[in-house]
Amino acid sequence: MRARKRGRTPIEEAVSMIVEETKGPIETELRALADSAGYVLAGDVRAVLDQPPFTRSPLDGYALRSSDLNGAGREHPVCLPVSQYIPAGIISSGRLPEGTAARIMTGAPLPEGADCVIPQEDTDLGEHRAAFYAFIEPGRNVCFKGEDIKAGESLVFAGTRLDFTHIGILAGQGIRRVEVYKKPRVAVMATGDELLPLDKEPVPGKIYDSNGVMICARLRELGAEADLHPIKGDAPGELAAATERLLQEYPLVITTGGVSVGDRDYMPAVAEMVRARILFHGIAAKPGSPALAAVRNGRILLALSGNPFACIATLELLARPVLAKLSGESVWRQRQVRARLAGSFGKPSPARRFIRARLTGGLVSVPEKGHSSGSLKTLAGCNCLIDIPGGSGALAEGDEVKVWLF
Ligand SMILES: Nc1nc2c(c(=O)[nH]1)N[C@H]1C(S)=C(S)[C@@H](COP(=O)(O)OP(=O)(O)OC[C@H]3O[C@@H](n4cnc5c(N)ncnc54)[C@H](O)[C@@H]3O)O[C@H]1N2
Ligand code: MOO
Repeated sequence: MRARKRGRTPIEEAVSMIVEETKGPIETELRALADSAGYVLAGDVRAVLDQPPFTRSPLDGYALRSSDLNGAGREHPVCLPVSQYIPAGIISSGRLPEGTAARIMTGAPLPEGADCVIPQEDTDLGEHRAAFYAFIEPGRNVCFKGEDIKAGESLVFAGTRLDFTHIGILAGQGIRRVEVYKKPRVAVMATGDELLPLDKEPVPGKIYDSNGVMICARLRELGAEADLHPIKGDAPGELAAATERLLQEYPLVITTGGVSVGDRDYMPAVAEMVRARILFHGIAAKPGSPALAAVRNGRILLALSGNPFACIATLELLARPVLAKLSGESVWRQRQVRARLAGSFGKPSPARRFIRARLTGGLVSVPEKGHSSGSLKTLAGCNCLIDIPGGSGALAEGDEVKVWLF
């Protein structure tokens, strides 16, 4: 158990503090494979079948013995009787008689005795007797049983977040259901007297709660079951009661707003009122520097700053690793890459700073303006944050930067 960190905590340290306090998932469920994208596999899955399950033709053509094609060419075709017709889905009736060919379709099982397939383009397409205009070596144009997957081999490991690739592989095995971890439930609560829910008409001096809705959308994209709770005003008793309730029900509670130094920023006091142990209050980066994390009975309270860009940036930086652990993802690493700046960024960064950007083909471009942490418009189309080290001057076109992908 780590002691509360005083002062501003570097992001990496903050992340490892919260992740260390986060409990992995226990509850699993059996889900239909077709409906399991985005869930994390709870146990290793091994192949139950060879794939392909039989040796088959990858072409429409004729299956035969290569030795029967000796000397075949455009000028000297070899002619053979066609002894079988094998469409896809049908096992040939018997061994291919010596000196004959089987008409075969793509995906059909090779008849026993055949060792290659000649594409129909190199034949006269004869029905009872066919002429072959090329020589084909043994093994050519044959997909061998088990060449892709061998029964018994490990296919997908526990802790993998399933996507369409895994689902395709497992469907090829006839696996109908998979054991996955239940999605982690996350409570989201926006705080602030100025906030309006979307179902209210505009009111002078008030703004709509974009943070709550945006964070829930992102959490769902990241595989969580996110519940948006009613907005709470800046009243410590009410905030504490709501936070207390949420911490009883959810492994992760994310609030936005009221976490800085203002008279009415009550979240630090609320964390204490609900007897949560504060891990850190303040991160050594902008935006979102007032962020606070606390833990109570293994449940995490993450109080993010109210400025919309600050809250979404810190959700990526701080909450994503927590979510990965809650989900049971065994290998999770923030996807960080290096890239060259496509334009410039004029502001110096005395402290570490994260800015919105778009990475395409190794080049990362930054909106010309609209970087304030209260502004969201230019976030549209961005797919990453640029991580600018503290003490940096302005950035110039071509500079190499570190990028954290969304
Ligand atoms: N004297 C100082 N003032 C401030 C400091 C400081 O160090 N000294 N830090 C600034 C920084 S940095 C930030 S970030 C903000 C963060 O303050 P809070 O996290 O307490 O957030 P609020 O004050 O509640 O809100 C900030 C801003 O965002 C708007 N907001 C809040 N919630 C939402 C929402 N759900 N949807 C949309 N917009 C929201 C709110 O109206 C404010 O405009 O503090 C600085 N001040
Ligand atoms: O965290 Mo504030 O958004 O740094 O300006």
